Amino acid sequence: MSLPKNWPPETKYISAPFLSPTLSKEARTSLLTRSKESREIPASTPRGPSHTVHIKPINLPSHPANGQRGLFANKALKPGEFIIQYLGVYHCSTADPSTDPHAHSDYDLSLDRELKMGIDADKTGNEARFVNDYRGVAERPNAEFMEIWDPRRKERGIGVWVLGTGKSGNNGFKGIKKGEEILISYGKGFWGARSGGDS
Ligand SMILES: C[S@@+](CC[C@H](N)C(=O)[O-])C[C@H]1O[C@@H](n2cnc3c(N)ncnc32)[C@H](O)[C@@H]1O
Repeated sequence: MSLPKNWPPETKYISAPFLSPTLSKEARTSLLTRSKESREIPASTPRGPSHTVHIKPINLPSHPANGQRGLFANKALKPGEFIIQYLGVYHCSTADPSTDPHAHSDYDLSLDRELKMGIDADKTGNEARFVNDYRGVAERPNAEFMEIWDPRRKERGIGVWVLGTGKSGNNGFKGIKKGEEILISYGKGFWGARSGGDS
């Protein structure tokens, strides 16, 4: 399969979720059951490298992720539009974090807290793993993670969506411009866990 431009050679690129043997029976069953809050992604969404976004190295000293990569829009994107599915290893966390390979990942998103099920794109994923947090880059995020329903696989997942109008003080938000960086809010929990505090 072809790889997206600027994809890091040490990371495995996938075009469909990878289901880990650590998924419990309950988690596997739950994956096949659409949740009420989910948004369905278009069945025509192409598999493989995205036409909507591209990965770009960040060479900007003022950017807090300078020297890393980020995700940028290939075209203007409307408020509420689907951008890309977040692919990675679908896994369940183990009770003991010292034996959990996903416990310290910076690319692990929670899919179901009750079932301790997450999607970790640390070593295996797609372009969505390069979405940076808005803090220190812009005044507010322009995108968000939302649960998705994939009608082709009949499976739950997480997608990156353009923020809707009027969300998070984004009144008058007109969407993401071509070339603009896709930025979400990782949440206070992400940064709190990394600073040793809770903010
Ligand atoms: C999911 S990755 C995002 C992609 C990452 N920039 C890369 O090239 O692999 C999360 C990591 O990106 C960096 N990062 C993202 N947004 C940031 C921000 N606003 N300020 C500082 N670091 C950020 C942090 O190192 C964080 O642990």
